[in-house]
Amino acid sequence: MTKLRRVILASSSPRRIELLKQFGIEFEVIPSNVDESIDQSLSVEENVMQLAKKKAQEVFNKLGEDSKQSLVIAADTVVFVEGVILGKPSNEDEAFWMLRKISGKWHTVYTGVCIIDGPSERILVEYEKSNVYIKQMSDEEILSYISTKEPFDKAGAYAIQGFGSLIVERIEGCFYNVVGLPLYKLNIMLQKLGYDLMKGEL
Ligand SMILES: Cc1cn([C@H]2C[C@H](O)[C@@H](COP(=O)(O)OP(=O)(O)OP(=O)(O)O)O2)c(=O)[nH]c1=O
Repeated sequence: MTKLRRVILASSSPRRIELLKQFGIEFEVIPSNVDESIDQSLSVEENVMQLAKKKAQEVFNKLGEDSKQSLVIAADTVVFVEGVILGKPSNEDEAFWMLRKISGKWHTVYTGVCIIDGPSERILVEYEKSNVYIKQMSDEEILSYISTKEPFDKAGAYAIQGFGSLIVERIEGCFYNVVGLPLYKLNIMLQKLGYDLMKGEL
């Protein structure tokens, strides 16, 4: 197999960076700059896969000659509840509305993952989904969660890994998918391309 010269995580998300760091591989972080607006006319799966692909492609295209020996990983996470796709809230009112919407029920978190492998010129795009049950919250509880400032850069206005752990009652499926990078699925995709995080092969 051609040795990769560069492994790139096309993400500005500190969570994704931390999750990938655990495996001791060397990688660079180059955030993409794509328009992340959600297309409510497409399915959730299509939305997250399309956005992950756009992010990966934008960064891959910037690599020039290096791209032939590089691998780019990108992801996009949204929350889906009662037929509505929730991205990141842009202000406090929106965060309040989103938290009220997900309070006292199950919702589904979708993450699209795209890997572009320069040596084989293959592009893999898949998604993972997990179900999360948020406790019934009073308006006062919602406001006190918003005052932690945690909701703002998170899809659905919460972070399962932070103060949000205090409002998540149950989860079904991959925890890391909810945080923003489904590690099990990511390695399955890498294995299809001949790599393996378990063996440090990347
Ligand atoms: C639901 C949930 C989301 N999130 C985060 C993961 C993502 O960073 C964010 C969803 O936004 P994304 O658009 O997927 O990612 P991003 O804009 O933060 O970073 P980039 O596009 O550069 O990769 O929400 C959590 O950290 N915890 C959670 O429990």
